[in-house]
Amino acid sequence: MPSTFAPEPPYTHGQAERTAVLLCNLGTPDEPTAPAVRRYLAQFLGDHRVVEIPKLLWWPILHGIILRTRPAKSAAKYASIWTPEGSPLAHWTAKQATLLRGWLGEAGHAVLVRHAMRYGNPSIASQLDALKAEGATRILILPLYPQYSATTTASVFDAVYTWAARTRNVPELRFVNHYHDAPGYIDALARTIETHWKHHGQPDQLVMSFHGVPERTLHLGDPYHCEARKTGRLLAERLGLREERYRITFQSRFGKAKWLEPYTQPTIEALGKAGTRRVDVVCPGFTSDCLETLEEINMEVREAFLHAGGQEFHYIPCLNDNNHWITALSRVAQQHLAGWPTEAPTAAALADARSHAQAGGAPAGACPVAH
Ligand SMILES: C=CC1=C(C)c2cc3[nH]c(cc4nc(cc5[nH]c(cc1n2)c(C)c5CCC(=O)O)C(CCC(=O)O)=C4C)c(C)c3C=C
Ligand SMILES: [Fe+2]
Ligand SMILES: [Fe+2]
Repeated sequence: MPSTFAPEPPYTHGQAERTAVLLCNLGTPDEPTAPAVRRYLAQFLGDHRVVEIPKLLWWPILHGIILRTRPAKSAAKYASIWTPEGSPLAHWTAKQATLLRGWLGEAGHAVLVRHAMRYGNPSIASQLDALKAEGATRILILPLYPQYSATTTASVFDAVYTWAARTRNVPELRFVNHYHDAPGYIDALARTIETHWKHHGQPDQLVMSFHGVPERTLHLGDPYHCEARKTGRLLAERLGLREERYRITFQSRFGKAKWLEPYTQPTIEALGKAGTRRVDVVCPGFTSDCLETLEEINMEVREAFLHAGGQEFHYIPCLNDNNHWITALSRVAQQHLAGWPTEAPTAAALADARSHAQAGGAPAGACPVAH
């Protein structure tokens, strides 16, 4: 009878056990074209964590209307922010993994670090397969979402569980739910803003804009709203801003349902109409610049503010490859790695792992565990 599990390489043979971190982000289309955006949106909006409408009702809307109309419009927006390195989200996420690898590989430590995308490439399953092939027997799943939401964080976890369910020799797994109040993360955000203000002076209003989610998810127990507001409050406290100097808003509404309020664009338009001269916008929930920050905020919302009578609009970039942010991320990782060996394998461990493959009378290379 054929096995339901794919054959796995006897990956521990000739290798010592390794600890790994998998940074997970949302994902992005492979190209700024309608077919590539359609493939991406089909996977994204077909995820029941993202759109909680029963499949029987949602599928005809998604495949009959949304995936026929939205990809071309979204592709044009993606084209407006695309860089020679590709999608900004993909570029920054890959760079964060490279920089974190430097941090976690220092002083005799040898933690493997990779990145994966929940939708699109490189997929979570392909990166978990690759880590296993490199000898990872302990994997920390670290979503690049500081605030927990079932729509994002839990969906990453779903993809990991799905991979584990088809894997025979499952590594030890740990999951980071959130770090919305981690001092290093708040400090990195504050320093980015302070650096901007050092060069450009302070605004009349600082708007902290977070991605929205449907309001009903808050009533159903999703902590995202509270975590986003707490990040905002801690950031304001760290900056020494009094309440009248900042707002916490929610952007990127999708569909007709009520989402978390206040909405970013109407709030900023109202500020412009009320005579607010300068608004600065920062997006603390996005750890990488992406379509929602570079196009929606820095293009659409900027234009709406200036059109409403505002004079100056400053967009403050996301944490991206900021040194303080990578330090904060490494602290979050280290806290969750506690108790797991992270040292580089010793020569003795490597020799032991190599010799066991020939030992014990089993077919050469067949035994998965040193004995
Ligand atoms: C930061 C956290 C995010 C949450 C929470 C989130 C929820 C959420 N998003 C949609 C629908 C769309 N989001 C889109 C883009 C997008 N969303 C996030 C992050 C969160 N989304 C990011 C980082 C991005 C940008 C990706 C990039 O390639 O740069 C899009 C696609 C773009 C478009 O066609 O407009 C959609 C659609 C829902 C429905 C939702 C919660 C229910
Ligand atoms: Fe989104
Ligand atoms: Fe709340």
